[in-house]
Amino acid sequence: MGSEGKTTPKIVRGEGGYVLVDVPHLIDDLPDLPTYPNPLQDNPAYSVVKQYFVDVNDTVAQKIVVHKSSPRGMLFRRAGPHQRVYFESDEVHACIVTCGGLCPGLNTAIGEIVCGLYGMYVVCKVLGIEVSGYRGFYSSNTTNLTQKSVNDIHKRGGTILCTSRGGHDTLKIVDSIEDRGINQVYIIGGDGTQKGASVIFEEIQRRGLKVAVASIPKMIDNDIVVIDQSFGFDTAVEEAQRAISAAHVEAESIENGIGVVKLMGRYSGFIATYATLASRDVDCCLIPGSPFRLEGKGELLEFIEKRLKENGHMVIVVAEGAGQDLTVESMRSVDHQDASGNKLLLDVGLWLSQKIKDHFTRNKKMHINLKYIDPTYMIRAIPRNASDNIYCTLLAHSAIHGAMAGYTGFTVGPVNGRHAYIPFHRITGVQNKVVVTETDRMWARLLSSTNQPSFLSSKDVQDAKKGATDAAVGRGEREAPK
Ligand SMILES: Nc1ncnc2c1ncn2[C@@H]1O[C@H](COP(=O)(O)OP(=O)(O)OP(=O)(O)O)[C@@H](O)[C@H]1O
Ligand SMILES: O=P(O)(O)OC[C@H]1O[C@](O)(CO)[C@@H](O)[C@@H]1O
Ligand SMILES: [Mg+2]
Repeated sequence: MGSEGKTTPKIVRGEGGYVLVDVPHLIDDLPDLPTYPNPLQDNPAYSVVKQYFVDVNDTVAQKIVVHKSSPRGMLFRRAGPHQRVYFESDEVHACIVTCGGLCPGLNTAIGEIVCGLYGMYVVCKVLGIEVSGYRGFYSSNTTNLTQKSVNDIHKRGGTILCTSRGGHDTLKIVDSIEDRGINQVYIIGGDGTQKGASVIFEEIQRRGLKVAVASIPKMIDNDIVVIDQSFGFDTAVEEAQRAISAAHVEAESIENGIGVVKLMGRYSGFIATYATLASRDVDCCLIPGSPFRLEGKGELLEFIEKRLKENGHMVIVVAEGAGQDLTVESMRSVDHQDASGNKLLLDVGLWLSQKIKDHFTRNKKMHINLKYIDPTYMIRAIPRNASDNIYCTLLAHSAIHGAMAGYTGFTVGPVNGRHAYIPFHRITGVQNKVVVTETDRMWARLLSSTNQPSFLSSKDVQDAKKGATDAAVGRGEREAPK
């Protein structure tokens, strides 16, 4: 596995607090590259739009709520088609790779890169890196992707290219890119994948190759900073509703029924938070950013007892990364990792269910009926919903326009609703989390909707505030405290 990217940030400063966090361009290292008119100007669908091309100086603001005296925040380069492109259509040899865990919408993203390259830029060489993920670069399994071969893949879950963890060997990957004559690399994957993409880009830059590296961020947990939301998240929240509904039906159909649902979210609790808010059937939601304890006054077990007495049933949603401090304590786990070096978490849902059962068996006050539902893989293996389908199309198009315009070493995504190109260093190494204190009001809405206690001690509040500050600094919304 390579190390994280170390590219020097490309910051452009101007008047009135203008700070553009720009992305690299092929001409940074290859200044004499020729340009060509964008073929879209002759495309019957696009040429009718008066202002279809973005202006080279268009930027997107990361911060849209500003105070009189606060910094204006950072800007990112606006994504979209440019008047001039740095590749001739028949020169392009693109490849697509998918890495990390599954996520609804992967196949749409693949299909739309293929169709966008063929349809908008009249490209005819697109290679799929198969079997799988990064290690697929140095195996012989590749497939030619055509509009016909990706025709209806958007209706399927998973990824037609397969995916994997681990196996990132930067030099071997870039050798393979060079040997195959690939000059546009489209990488779809999560935080680990983005780090991998960053080091691939740096090696390509070091070798002085005319190869654009564009990535599409895929985080089902939505734990990516800067961009508004990651693809597949909407679908995941929708699917999570079905599990929550089932838990609710089971719980309310039996005396003192408890439904426990575990949802994905290693470091963040976005799926759990949004699914809870959307369903309105949940009595208690537990996420990584909001610590809780089982025993003691005002703690979880006491709350469960209280809610059962009031309502006769209850539903608990727990994000997979919640309460890991407690599970580790009681399960005396060893620190296991997956092939990519991600920490393997203990099953908090199973652990919590057992703890609740033990508690009620022990104190004999109440007989409970607990049903544990773990829909985690079902949620990420399904096909994307309608809005994620359109979203993936836009992401794919933004990536293609950027690569054709010569930008490289970037990821794409909406920032306050407008698609932007974001350099890898801005999104790797820092995670987006549900902020339980301070400015983000979503968690407060959740507490008010479920009417659950916050379970936070004053130390937890302090830690959460520090976490919120660190996250805001990471997102570039605030300066680091002195
Ligand atoms: N620091 C790194 N440098 C180079 N490659 C990396 C790095 N971290 C991870 N990778 C590679 O990126 C690929 C995907 O990483 P990982 O398995 O962590 O999934 P991910 O992209 O984070 O997706 P998700 O978290 O959504 O499952 C793997 O092939 C892994 O080897
Ligand atoms: O079992 P796998 O494929 O390693 O993936 C599990 C992990 O992938 C994710 O879905 C995405 O990071 C996590 O929520 C989960 O812990
Ligand atoms: Mg990851």
